[in-house]
Amino acid sequence: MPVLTVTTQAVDDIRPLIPLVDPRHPLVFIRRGQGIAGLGEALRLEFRGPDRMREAADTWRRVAAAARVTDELGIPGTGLVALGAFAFADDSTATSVLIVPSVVIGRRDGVSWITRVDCDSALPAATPAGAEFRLGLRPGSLDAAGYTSAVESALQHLRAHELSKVVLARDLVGHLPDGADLRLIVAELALGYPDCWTFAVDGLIGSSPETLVRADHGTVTARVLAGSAARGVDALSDQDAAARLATSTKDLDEHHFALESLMTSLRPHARTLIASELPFTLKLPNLWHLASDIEGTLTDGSSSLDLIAALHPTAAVAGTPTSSALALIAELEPFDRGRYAGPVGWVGADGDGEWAVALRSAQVDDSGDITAWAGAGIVADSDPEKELAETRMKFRPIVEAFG
Ligand SMILES: C=C(O[C@H]1C=CC=C(C(=O)O)[C@@H]1O)C(=O)O
Repeated sequence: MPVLTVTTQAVDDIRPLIPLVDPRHPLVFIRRGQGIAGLGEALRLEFRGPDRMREAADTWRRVAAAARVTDELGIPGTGLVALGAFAFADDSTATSVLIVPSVVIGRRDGVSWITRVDCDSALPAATPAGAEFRLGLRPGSLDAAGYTSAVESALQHLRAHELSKVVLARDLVGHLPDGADLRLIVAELALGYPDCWTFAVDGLIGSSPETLVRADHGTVTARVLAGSAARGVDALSDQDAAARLATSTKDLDEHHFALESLMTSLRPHARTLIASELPFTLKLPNLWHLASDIEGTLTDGSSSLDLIAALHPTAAVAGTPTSSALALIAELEPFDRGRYAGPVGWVGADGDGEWAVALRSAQVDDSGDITAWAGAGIVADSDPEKELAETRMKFRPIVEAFG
């Protein structure tokens, strides 16, 4: 086991964080200007297969126990941290990673800090942004017509009561120009979607509105999203869209499945789990969502990595029941989801951490190949054309950031 020497020190207010990171391999997890950004890799742990998250949880406990940490702040994100991204499927070819950056810079509640791991680097300086670039993303292995026909096939299974919900995604592809500065994409997402988690971990870049789980000193929280509607074109039609979403049986059903799956998986680890009685409408620049916030007290000392292992995949990204939904996804989606819809976030030495569901995201490979994904929850009374339109809205953050 490596013995990492980790030192956190407070520094003068640093903002923004994004210009400080590597242009081609940005490491970022931020929301509303707060969070962590990293440079370099002091340690990289890779995992694969059905036990990838449990193995990560066990390995991380050992890494953290061996580390020599000096942390004068002791707030979420200081001390030893790893940023991570996990594959969606057990049989994915995508590796799941935990990366301990050599240098972490962070900002939370007006406090800024630098953490150095096995090094004594100076505070990183902002480097000038690269040239603007624009690229179009085109259909990948499932185009619009393929998607609606996959939804039609799913409807046959749903109407035969083989399952209650399945989340089907489609893909877009493109190629990054040589020398492109990915911080431009990250900054655009962070500015456009300030209330979402903007992340960049090992080439997985996106802005997710969904908190899979957050563990902080014994308190566990989550935000479940499922059920979506287009924003209106003016104030009145926008309010109308939100009101229709909040009363749509189809969307409330879709949401109910997602909330229940999360509560059922969390119950063995927490007590006094509280969710609002009815979902609320969450306004994003590109759409409305039905959302529920959940809070409870951890009872079994689970780390945030143990919790993502217990919770993934929720019905917001797979369906209900989980095993039938995963089988149907494997049958109808002609691609590997990679890390799309998997957990992305960070974990600290004590196991606390914040993990989002990697939605509204794209994977940029070292070759420059880009794949983006977006999906929609399908229930028995879904309309294939409307689900296709929903995936278009969900692609908007990524398509507009690259385009
Ligand atoms: C699967 C996605 O969104 C999920 C999260 C929120 C709302 C959803 C929906 O209304 O279908 C999806 O369950 C995606 O963005 O690719």
